[in-house]
Amino acid sequence: MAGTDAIDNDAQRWETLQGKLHDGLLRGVRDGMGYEFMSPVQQKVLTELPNFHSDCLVQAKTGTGKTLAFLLPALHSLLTQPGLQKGQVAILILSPTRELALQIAKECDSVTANLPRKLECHTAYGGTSKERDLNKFMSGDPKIVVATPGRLNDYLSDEYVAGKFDTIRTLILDEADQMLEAGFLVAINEILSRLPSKAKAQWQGMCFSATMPQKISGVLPKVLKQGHTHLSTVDPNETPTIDRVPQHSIVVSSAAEVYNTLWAVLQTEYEAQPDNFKAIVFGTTANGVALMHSLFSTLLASNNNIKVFQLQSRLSQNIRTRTTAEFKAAPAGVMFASDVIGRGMDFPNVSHVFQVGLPSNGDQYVHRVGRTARAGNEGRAVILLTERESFFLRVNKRLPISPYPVDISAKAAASTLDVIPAFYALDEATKSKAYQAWLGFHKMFTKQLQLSNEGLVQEANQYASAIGCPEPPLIDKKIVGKMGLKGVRGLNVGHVESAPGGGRGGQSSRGQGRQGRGGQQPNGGNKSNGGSQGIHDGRVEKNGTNGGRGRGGGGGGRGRGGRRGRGGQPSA
Ligand SMILES: Nc1ncnc2c1ncn2[C@@H]1O[C@H](COP(=O)(O)OP(=O)(O)OP(=O)(O)O)[C@@H](O)[C@H]1O
Repeated sequence: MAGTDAIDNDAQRWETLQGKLHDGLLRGVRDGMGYEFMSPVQQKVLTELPNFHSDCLVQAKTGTGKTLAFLLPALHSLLTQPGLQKGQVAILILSPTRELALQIAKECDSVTANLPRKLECHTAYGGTSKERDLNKFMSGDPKIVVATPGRLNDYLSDEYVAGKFDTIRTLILDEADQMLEAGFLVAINEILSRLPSKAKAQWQGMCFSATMPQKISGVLPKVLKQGHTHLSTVDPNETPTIDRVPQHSIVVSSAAEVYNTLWAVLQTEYEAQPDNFKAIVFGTTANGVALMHSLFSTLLASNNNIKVFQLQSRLSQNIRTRTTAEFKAAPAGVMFASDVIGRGMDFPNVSHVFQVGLPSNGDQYVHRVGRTARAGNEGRAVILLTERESFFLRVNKRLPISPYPVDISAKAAASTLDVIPAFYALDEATKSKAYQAWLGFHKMFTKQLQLSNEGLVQEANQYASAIGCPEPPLIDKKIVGKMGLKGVRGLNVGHVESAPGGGRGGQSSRGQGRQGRGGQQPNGGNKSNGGSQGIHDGRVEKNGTNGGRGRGGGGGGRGRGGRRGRGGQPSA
């Protein structure tokens, strides 16, 4: 790490742990991974933890090496206290997303690569064949399991499989604050009830995150024993964003101004740093991300230097995994993404993070910004909000966000000349799903946005018009009901059927007219199970083998895995 945040003047070399940390692991870090110094969080954990088997709650900024900080003590204990039977798991690591689970497992494989005997690390997450994964798990000898909660519960629901966790020694919650929040709580409680109890089995509990609310869920005592060690490299009075990331906001008058302004700011930032421009643009819903991806694939098509990517939960797991690997390796490019990569993901050399629309809360904002300026690198961040959404900035005054330093309004106005025709060229299905997702998502924030249901629909219809829909797209009346928008004027309500065979694509667009206006539904291609994908996309990786679809219902409710901001308030 080159930067100051990760390595400071007091940084210790890994050699100083000789005799304390298992030799094979030290070789793995130094020779295998090529790291010279410990990062502050690694140093703190490895030198201040009473012993490597102690329970701990650890907070450190994003991108400062927490993964190794939890892997090393747990692996050290495993290697120095042998005696586990074949097939028995020693270390269980829980991660909120599939991509992060895979990344942690890779880091584990790297650090154990220099050991004389291979340590098997198994990943268990949804979206892949459960049968194949279970066969692999049962026939191998995985000592480490990295899992998302839903798939792990699938495993543990079989008593025979659960028996493999009988002598577990360490349980790690990465992104612990999120794992102990409402969206994951049921799954985590279920897991804890299926593992040997902490009191009896005395396994070690470790909780890591960049953000830690004052009060974490009551489940914590089931994971960490009383008197556990609390380590932090974050000053309690500062925000846990990386200091060297300039963070700016742009507030536009309405949803109609968002995409042309985004295009203007992307160009502005690219022009300022055309070499190795590697950006992530976060959107609020999976379908909204798909729309941005389609739009900017067109707009950026003429620029061969900029490859365009997308990651969101409606893509198949194969595509998600492949895209993750490609974007990790890419020297430059623009990734449109939902919160499936909002936390923990380490894409090397991301130069910019853009956030379009509301993050679920201030902490999620921090984690998203943390995708840049990792491992000591530089980075920039911009959040783009509408006037109504700008309450986020007022509510989260502690965040070091200042207005964008350049007036880009003229450039944004000029950008409409590119954006409008590009939207007209996009297929109706993509726009229609994005519209529905927009509506479902913003419905959850009507109070903060100071909108009545009528006002919300009016804004949504302006959005539809801005993305090139000649009329508001048709929405299935069941979804309208789930969103709590039954009878609201201005919606184009109809009956949308699934394709034969249960697919999502086909539908019989028998529009039943605009609510209160009696207009005809204009376009085909709506999908039946739309909705807003829960609240934000990708927060909870339930067990699904379905790539995470359909969690949010119509978007009017909270979705099984979704959450509002803490205490039921978004972004508060
Ligand atoms: N001691 C080290 N020296 C150099 N690079 C390191 C060191 N430790 C970790 N790294 C690298 O720093 C990057 C960030 O590490 P990691 O992903 O563990 O961060 P994190 O703190 O878990 O981030 P987040 O809060 O986003 O989850 C990775 O690319 C990792 O390989």
